[in-house]
Amino acid sequence: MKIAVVGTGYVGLVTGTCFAEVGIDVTCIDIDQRKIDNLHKGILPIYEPGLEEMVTRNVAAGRLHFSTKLAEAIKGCDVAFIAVGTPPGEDGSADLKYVLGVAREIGENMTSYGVIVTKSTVPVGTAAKVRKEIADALARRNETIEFDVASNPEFLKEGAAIDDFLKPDRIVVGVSSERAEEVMSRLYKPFLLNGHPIIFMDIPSAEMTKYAANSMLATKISFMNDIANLCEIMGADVNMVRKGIGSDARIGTKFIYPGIGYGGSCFPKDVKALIKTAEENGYQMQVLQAVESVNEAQKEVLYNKVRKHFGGELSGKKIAVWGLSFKPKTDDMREAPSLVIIEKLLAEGCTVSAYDPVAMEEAKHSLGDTITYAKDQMEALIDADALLIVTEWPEFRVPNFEVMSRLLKQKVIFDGRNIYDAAELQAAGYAYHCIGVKTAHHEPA
Ligand SMILES: NC(=O)C1=CN([C@@H]2O[C@H](COP(=O)(O)OP(=O)(O)OC[C@H]3O[C@@H](n4cnc5c(N)ncnc54)[C@H](O)[C@@H]3O)[C@@H](O)[C@H]2O)C=CC1
Ligand SMILES: O=C(O)[C@H]1O[C@H](OP(=O)(O)OP(=O)(O)OC[C@H]2O[C@@H](n3ccc(=O)[nH]c3=O)[C@H](O)[C@@H]2O)[C@H](O)[C@@H](O)[C@@H]1O
Repeated sequence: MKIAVVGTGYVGLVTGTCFAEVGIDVTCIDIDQRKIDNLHKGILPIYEPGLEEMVTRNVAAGRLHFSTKLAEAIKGCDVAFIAVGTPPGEDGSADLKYVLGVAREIGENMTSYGVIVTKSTVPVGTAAKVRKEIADALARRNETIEFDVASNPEFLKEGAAIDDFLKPDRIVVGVSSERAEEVMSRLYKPFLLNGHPIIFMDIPSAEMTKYAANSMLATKISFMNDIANLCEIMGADVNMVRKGIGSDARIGTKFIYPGIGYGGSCFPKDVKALIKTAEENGYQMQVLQAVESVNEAQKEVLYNKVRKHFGGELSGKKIAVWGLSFKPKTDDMREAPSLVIIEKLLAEGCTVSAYDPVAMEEAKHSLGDTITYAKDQMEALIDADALLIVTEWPEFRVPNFEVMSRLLKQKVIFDGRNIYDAAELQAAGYAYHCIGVKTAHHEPA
């Protein structure tokens, strides 16, 4: 089989590389010439554990190609994935201009039957718009080439993208013809052989499945943050409550970790987009509206703790920040809670010294020279009045608190991801604050 993947970002590059890994001939296409030039030099546009080796291996095997020329690459393809961005528009709805632009370009250049698949997260009804773009382009060419469209939403998580793609809980494929189902079954056969189920359904249901999945996950997070905030008021320990409810198989242990709110390029945009889709069709997604407002407020919880601890007077304080990316094992800074927290600290006259194992360069696009970028996590602590844990990178989990106490000006830690043991830190003489556990706020000396 020969496929094209249009859009070489987190999803497109992982999708193309993983299909090449299972023996498919893949061309990944992007309009960003710099990205493609770098890929030809083995330089990846994103950080994703294990991806660089997999790209190198499959380019060397002659199965994985990169190009900016969609017109050429699409010729003779059995399947073309559209994996370009669907950023939120002004009103929160998904902006489909990139998706529909690619559909049009495919229609203008395809030469034989193929299945055009939306891999991007798109609102219900988008495949019909893709179909129209292609049909109109073929009509303009006076061509009668047959084609099908399909919806194959992606569920990979950044930082675990390869594993999630190659060992999915399920593969969801929306089709509207047996021919398309046959092609997609053939494409995903290697995954089926490894016992990963494909669920075929109608196209609108596949499009909706993606939004419902992300919205359910975001709901779990905001619910747990709501519970954490109440635990703090009531003197309960949310870390114990998490274990207490997660042990119920109906709830499960995943995605019920309280923190400083969810970020990333998708939960925020997809929750907004689903709310908007509903509104446009006369329905109010009341639960999701609450999920969104809880999440916005949660990004201020850690900052409020810092402010309270220092008696409302932050001007001149030096704050160390460990973690900038929106989650560990990625360099992605899109909607990272660190950006909200740092902005508020700077506005109060603090100075910030930050360290992130991977996202420092990416963070500079948003933060510029407004903060100091430490060369390692310990350097960030020098003379700091407090340390904030914002992203729970593995490197931060078992530091040497003794060494840290000699670098910090004050032994104060605000743990935004509840990765430390309160008793251990308090025994070591630290003022320790985390999410969802009532802690004493020392009156400032
Ligand atoms: N990032 C993630 O973890 C996941 C993202 N998704 C969805 O996948 C889609 C893509 O997301 P990302 O990969 O994160 O986006 P991205 O922004 O990382 O990559 C999009 C790529 O498409 C390219 N592009 C834009 N217009 C193009 C065109 N006309 N022709 C060729 N290339 C073009 C851009 O240059 C960019 O490299 C979105 O709809 C997103 O919601 C779905 C699951 C996971
Ligand atoms: O559509 C997408 O882009 C993807 O969005 C998420 O994946 P991702 O955003 O990469 O990362 P997650 O691991 O889901 O974390 C999202 C946010 O939730 C936060 N989170 C996660 C889990 C948790 O228990 N608590 C919590 O606050 C993380 O810190 C992060 O800010 C989904 O998990 C993927 O299934 C989906 O494909």
